[in-house]
Amino acid sequence: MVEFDDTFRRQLHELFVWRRDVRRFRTTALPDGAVERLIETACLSPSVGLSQPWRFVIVDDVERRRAVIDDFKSCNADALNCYSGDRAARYATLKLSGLEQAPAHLAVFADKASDTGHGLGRATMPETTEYSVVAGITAMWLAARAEGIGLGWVSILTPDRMHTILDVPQAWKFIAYLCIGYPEAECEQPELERAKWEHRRSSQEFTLRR
Ligand SMILES: Cc1cc2c(cc1C)N(C[C@H](O)[C@H](O)[C@H](O)COP(=O)(O)O)c1[nH]c(=O)[nH]c(=O)c1N2
Repeated sequence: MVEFDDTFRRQLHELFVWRRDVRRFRTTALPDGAVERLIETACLSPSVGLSQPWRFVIVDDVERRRAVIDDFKSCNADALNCYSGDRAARYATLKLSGLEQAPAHLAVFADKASDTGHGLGRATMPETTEYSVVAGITAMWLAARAEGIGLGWVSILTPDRMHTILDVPQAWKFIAYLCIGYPEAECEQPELERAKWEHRRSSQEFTLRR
């Protein structure tokens, strides 16, 4: 039986506080096996019915990376067009991906066709497959930060394009495209807060009692 002491709990809290969505990466390569180790950690996460629906694609190929970057640029331009006035001007200044600099790219999918777990917990809520994959990504996000590695989630992408670019089965639902590498800087505040796009609110604002 493993026990965790107060020092560990304090450090774990610091890990939560200092985990960031990273868009500004150093181009320094990660050590061999670093991404595979993060994937191993993700695979320790809870999943509905122990279905382990996460599917990972390490994207090394330069042409495929370029195609992802092109899709991001196109989606980001479309997103900008959805805003007007000051909000549009502010959106235009945001850096919303580290795709060009990050030394590692990892796409994450949920396998909707897998029978692993025998459907337990999914009959009334099939979306728990996707929730399980997100649980894995969160674990990976924290594990990366504990090693001084930054992770940035890019969702300004077209899911169908990701299927085509990465040539994966249609039953895999696109969940996330992750940029992974050493961050340019560590920060206690979310980048979107520093850019005055949005601010972190107190947990009481999200909590009801019934
Ligand atoms: C599902 C999902 C999807 C995205 C994100 C997150 C999540 C959970 N985030 C990161 C997001 O902006 C960030 O988590 C918040 O701004 C809070 O900042 P910290 O993660 O605390 O640094 C994100 N960031 C970004 O720059 N481009 C993106 O496309 C996305 N997409």
